Formats: sequence, C-alpha cells, structure tokens
Amino acid sequence: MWDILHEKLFSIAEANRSCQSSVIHGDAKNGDVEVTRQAGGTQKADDVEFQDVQSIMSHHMGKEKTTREEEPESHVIDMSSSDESNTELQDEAVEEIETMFKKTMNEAATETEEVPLAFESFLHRNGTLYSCFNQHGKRVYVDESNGLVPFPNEWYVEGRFINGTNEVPNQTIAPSSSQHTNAEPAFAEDDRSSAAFIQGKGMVMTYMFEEKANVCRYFDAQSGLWLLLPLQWEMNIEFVRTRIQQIMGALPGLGDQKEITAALRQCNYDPDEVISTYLTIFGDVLFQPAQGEQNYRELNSFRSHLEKDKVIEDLKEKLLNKEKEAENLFQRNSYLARESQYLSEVIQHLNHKVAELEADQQEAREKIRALLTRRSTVPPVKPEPKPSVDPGRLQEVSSLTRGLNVSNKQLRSTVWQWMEDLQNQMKQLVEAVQRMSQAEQDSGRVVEELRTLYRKEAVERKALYNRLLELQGNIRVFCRCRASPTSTTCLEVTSDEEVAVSQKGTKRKFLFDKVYSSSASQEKVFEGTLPIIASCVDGYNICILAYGQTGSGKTYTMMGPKDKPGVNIRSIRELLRICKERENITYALKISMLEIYNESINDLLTKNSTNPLEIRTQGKSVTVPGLTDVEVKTEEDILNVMELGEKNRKIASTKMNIESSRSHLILTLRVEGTDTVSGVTSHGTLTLCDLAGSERISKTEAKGPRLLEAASINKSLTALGQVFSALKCNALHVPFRNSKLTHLLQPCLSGDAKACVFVNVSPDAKNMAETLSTLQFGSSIRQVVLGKATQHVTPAQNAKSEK
Ligand SMILES: Nc1ncnc2c1ncn2[C@@H]1O[C@H](COP(=O)(O)OP(=O)(O)OP(=O)(O)O)[C@@H](O)[C@H]1O
Repeated sequence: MWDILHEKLFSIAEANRSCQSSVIHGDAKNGDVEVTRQAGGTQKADDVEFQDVQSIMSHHMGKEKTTREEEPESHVIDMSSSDESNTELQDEAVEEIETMFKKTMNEAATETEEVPLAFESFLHRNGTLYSCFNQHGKRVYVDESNGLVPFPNEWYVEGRFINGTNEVPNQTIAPSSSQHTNAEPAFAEDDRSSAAFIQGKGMVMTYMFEEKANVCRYFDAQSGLWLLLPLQWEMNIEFVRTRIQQIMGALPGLGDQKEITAALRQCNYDPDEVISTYLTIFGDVLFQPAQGEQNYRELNSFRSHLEKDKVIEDLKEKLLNKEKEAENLFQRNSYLARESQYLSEVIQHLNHKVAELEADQQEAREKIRALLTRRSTVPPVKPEPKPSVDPGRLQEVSSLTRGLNVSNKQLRSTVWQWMEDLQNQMKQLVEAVQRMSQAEQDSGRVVEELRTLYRKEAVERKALYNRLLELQGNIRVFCRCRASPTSTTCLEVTSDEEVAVSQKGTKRKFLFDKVYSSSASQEKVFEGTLPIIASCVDGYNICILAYGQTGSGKTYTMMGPKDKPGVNIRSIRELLRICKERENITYALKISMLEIYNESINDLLTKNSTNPLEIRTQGKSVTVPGLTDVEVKTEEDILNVMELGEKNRKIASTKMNIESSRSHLILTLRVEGTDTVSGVTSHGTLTLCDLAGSERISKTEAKGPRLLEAASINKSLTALGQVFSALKCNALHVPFRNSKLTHLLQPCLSGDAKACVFVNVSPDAKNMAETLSTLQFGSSIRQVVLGKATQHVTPAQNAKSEK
C-alpha cells in the first residue's frame, strides 16, 4: 500500500513541478488552505494537500533533500526543517497522511472540471479578517452567520486586501473579477503579509504589524487573534528574511539567522542598526566570512552581549555598592579597632586595679589575721563604765535648749518680719524710683516747655525793649555843659532837657533828651546811656558820640580821668556786668581802636600802622580789613588795650606834630553772645566815638596842614550832618560814604542801630558862637530822632509844651 501511495504522490509531484510558484491563503472560517498558482491560475486544494503530504512524507522518510532540490522556490513554509522529529509527530503525521490519502482517493474518483475559486483576505480596520472571493463577477465575503454576503463598497476604505506576499492597496482594488484573474499579483511589493506553518495549527497567515515597535504576528483562526509569531518561524517570512540577507551580505561573518532575527527584533527590524550594533560588539571580524560554526560560536550572541552589557552595568553598580559597603565596613572596622583598643586599655586598667585590690585584700587579710592572733594573746579588756550624768545639769541643759529653741523661733520670726518689711520697703523704693523717673520725665517736659517759653520770652523781651528804645528814639541826644573856669557864662540849663543861650539879651532854647549841667557827675552822665548798653548785649549796634568844639569836654565825657572814668569805661564795665549776669549766654568780646585823621584811617592797636586802612562794605556789613582786633575778657584787658591805643595815638600825633584833638577816635567793641539755652547767637557792636573839635578855624589859620586837617574835620562833620538830615527826611539815599567817619558809622546810624550823641558845650561867653553852632547841630539831630519815632513824637517846640 505504501508503494502505491508513493507512486501516486510522486505522480502528483511531477505535475506540480510545472508550477512556478504558489501562494497559500488561509481561510478565516474553516482554516482550509488553498494554493494560488502564480503562473497558471489556481490549483485545487487537494493538490496543495498532496504537496504538503509529499513534504511531510519526505521529511519522515528521509527524502527531504531530494524533494526540495526538485521543487521550485515556494513561499510555503516548511516547518519540518526547523523541528526535530519525534515519535509522536511521526504517528500524527502518519495518521494525517492516511486521512488525506483516503480523502484524496475518494474525491479523485469524482474529480471533475470546476471553476477555480480565488480567495482574498480582507483585513477590516476593526481587526476582523474576512475571506472574499469572486462569485459570478461580484466580490463576496464569507460571514459566519449569514454565509456569503456581498462585499460592501464602503469597506474599500475601511480596510485592505492582503495576500501571501503583499499588502494590497485598496485604491488599486476594483470589485471586479477581472483583477483576480490577473497573472501578475497586484500587490507583489508588500512583504508584511505572509503565511507560516505552525506545528499543531497548520498554515497560518502572518502579518507584520507596524506598531510602536514592529511586531510580527500571525492570525490565529481558532481564537481570532493576532498572536506573536515565534522567532524560529519569523525568520522565514519575507519581511525578515530580506533584512537578514541584507545584514548577512554586509556582515559575512554572521551565520546564525535566528540570532539575526532576534537582533532585528531588538532593533525594531532596522537592518542598519543591527549592523552597527554587531560591529560595535564584534568589530571588523564580521567583515570576514564565517570560518565554520566554531568560529561563530566564539562570538557571543547578540542578545547575550546586550544582556552582558546590562549585566556589566549591573555588576558595575553592584561593584560600586560593594565598594561603598566595603568602605563603610572599613570605617566600621577602624572604629571597632579603636573601640577595641580603648576597651583593651580599659581592661588593662581594670586588671591593674584588680591586682591592686587583690594586694590590698591580701594585706587586709594579713592584718585581720594579725589582729586575730593578737586578740587571742591579749586578755579581754573590761568595758569602762559610762560616766554618770548629773540630773540637775541635764535639766539645766534641757531648759537652756528649750530657751534656745524659743529664741531661735523668735529670731526666725523676727528675721521673717524684717524680710517682709524689707520687701515692702523695696517695693516702696521701686515705686518711688518709678515716680521719680516719671517726675523726671515730667520735669524734663516742663524744662523743655520752660526753655521754649524762655526763648519766646527772650525774643519778646528783646523786641519789647527795642520797641521801647524806638519809642524813646533810636538816637538820643544829650547836652553836657562843661564847668566854666570864668564867671562869664552864656549858658543856662533851664531844665533837665533844655538849655538856653543868652545872646544880646535874648535866650535861645534848645531841647535835648537830657541836659547835664557842669555839676553833673560822670556817673550821672553815663546813666543816660545805660539803656542802650543792654541793647548791645542783645545784638544791636550801639554808638555813643561826643560832639563839640575843642576843650568842650568831649574827651572828659568819653574817657574821663582815671579816678572819674567816662562813658567808655563805664559802658564797657556795664557791658561786662550784663554779660556776666546772663548765665545762659556766653560772650566773646573783641576790641579795636582807630583814628581818622585827614580822611585816613590809622590802626591804634599796632605800632606798625604805616599804611592807612581802607573800608570794605559787604551788604550791610562795614569792615576795615587789616584792623587789629584784640580779644578781651576782663575790664583790665580792655583798659590795657585802650591805654595802648591812647599811647599809640599820642606817638603818632607827636610824629606828625599835630594835636590829638584834630582826629576822630573810634573805639569799637564787638560782642558775640551765644544763648546756651536757645542756641541763638547775637552780634552787637558798641562804638565809642570821640569826634575831633568842631570849631571853625580862623582865616589866618587857613593855610598849610592846619587848613588841610580843618577841611577834613569839616568834611566829616558836615557829612555827619548830611546823614542826619537825610535820616530826618526819610530820604531814600543816606550819604554815608561822603566821609570815612560816616562810612564807618553807617551800621550804627541805620536800621535798628541805637545812638547816643553827647553835645558838649563850653559855657564861656567867648565860645558862644561855637556853642550855638554845636547846640543847633545837636538839636537838629534830636529832630531826626523824633522824626524816626513816627507819630509818637513831636517836634522840639511842641515837645516842651507836651511836657
Ligand atoms: N565836666 C567837666 N568837669 C571838670 N572838668 C572838665 C569837664 N569837662 C572838661 N573838663 C576839663 O576841661 C579840659 C578840656 O577838656 P577835654 O580835653 O575833655 O576837651 P575836649 O573837647 O576833649 O578837647 P579836645 O577836642 O582838644 O580833645 C580838661 O582839662 C578837662 O579836665
């Protein structure tokens, strides 16, 4: 029977040789297999079965080599070549062959000419694979429940046709039968679809899905799922095989296709990546053809290398961890070593101690032993009777103790009481301190308020005082009459403020702020200037002038003899007194002394006054650069300075052969006061001026130096008169600069300045003309004063009637 079967099989095989190729299609419904002939139409399924049978038979009967050599190249996958035979498989194969043989034999008898049926596989995008074929010119597909169903036109865009070698683009498929009879496969370039024979499953359709990574799956008709194709079968499908060949072409040193397939899987089926990876792992040796299996085996597999790399990395990491552990252990070990060292030292020390203790113990034992020995030899000592206590003494001590306890309690109670008192006193003290602190703060506030009030009051006081002086007149004019050595006088002091001159039987009266008779003392004369001295300390410019003819008593009034000091000394003394009186103000005094002779200024406090000084005006300030300023603190200092000035004046006048009375003497005391409370600084000046004689020179004297000095005196005194006239009429321009005298006196005669003018007159009848001139000058100055006092003052005549 086997011989007949062989003959049949080989006859069928002969018939199949004419076929160039065949494609196997899987039927999704029943798993049957059909072969489509590539060259000449379709062959019936029994042919394919015979082919498989032949293949299987050849395999089982050791005729594979002969059969495969004679077969044309086919896409039918012969899994038998990759599996090893075993008895069970052989039995199964025999049974299968017998079944197929019987079926073949039965159907062979009824074989007739049939229209060939070409199945197509349509893969819908929902994952369902349909088997389609052409029936009467129309495409139908096999539905499990409804049988044959016309292929819907909309499905052409919802899926794709696939065959054994290629994926079929939908747009190239027309639902006409003519396409399926085309000799050339329309989709031959697709290599994702394929078929494979799997032991126990038979021929299965495969498709290389393009997912995140390429995965080769086969369609399991039983479960209806696409399952992963095992490696040993995957290497035979077209998609993989072409890449394997590409890789082996590039790297002839590679020989294991399964290994290359695994590498392709690893590299997402990118042959270039596989090649580069192999070269990375094995190097240029792969460019050489493989020298047999042994040579290749020497090369580790791709996967194992990849795994080895990972293993190496893991080992490196483990090594690192182990090194860390070793380091930790080393540290731990060193720590333990130190600990051990320390403990051994402790043990040593303890041993030493134990030895000492043992020695002590031994010594003690020996002592005890010795004592025991002595005890046994020494007779027992009778206990001495306790001394008897005197009951009276005991009672006395007891009572003393009780007394002491009572005293102790009392003492404690007293101490506690004292402590409580002390605490109360401390509390009271703290409260008192707090009250004091509060009071101090309050007093600080009060002091600050008082300071503020003081400042305010000081300012108001100054303002009021200034206002008072203004009301009295900023320029006050006093008339002082010199005592007459002769009996013939032309002057009559009619009152304290009026003086009359008898001339040819008539009396000319002149009013002044004060008229001092010849009997008026220096002290009395000075009293009139007292109010303005205080103004100087408050920061005002004060000026005291003595005007009159030569010998009228100007120098006597201003300077005076030593025993009867005049206004200069007294005013300075008063100034110092006020300064001393004002405790909250510190004063700095500077004094300068000059004379104006022939309109030139000479410094009297320096011996080297060769060059005359000039006047400089800056705003309201008038200074004499280069003029000596001497700081003085006491009256003595001032007197010394004045003495020096007088001395220098005499020397200078002697040198120039002139009378000292022919020059104006100006003594200036600058007072700078700083209020330590308010912080205000005041600058006042006291100018004491002893003018040159105002008499007119005679015609006979009107020549030479006498004429020059007379002209200069006249000029300066006339300028002084002009200044007063301008002030009298409130002229916009006051001609201060018409003479050196008026220029220097400008600060004392303008603004808030205050001035006292002593008009010194001689009562002698022979000086009547000069006396009248002087009185008229003084009287006119007073008018000026009254004029400055605005509406509160009246002219001289009216002023008398007012009184
Ligand atoms: N009131 C007076 N009581 C007593 N003696 C006076 C009085 N006034 C002036 N004399 C005396 O008169 C003389 C001249 O006075 P004084 O020198 O003061 O005048 P003078 O105006 O300063 O003159 P000169 O312009 O020359 O300086 C002096 O001897 C002085 O002692």
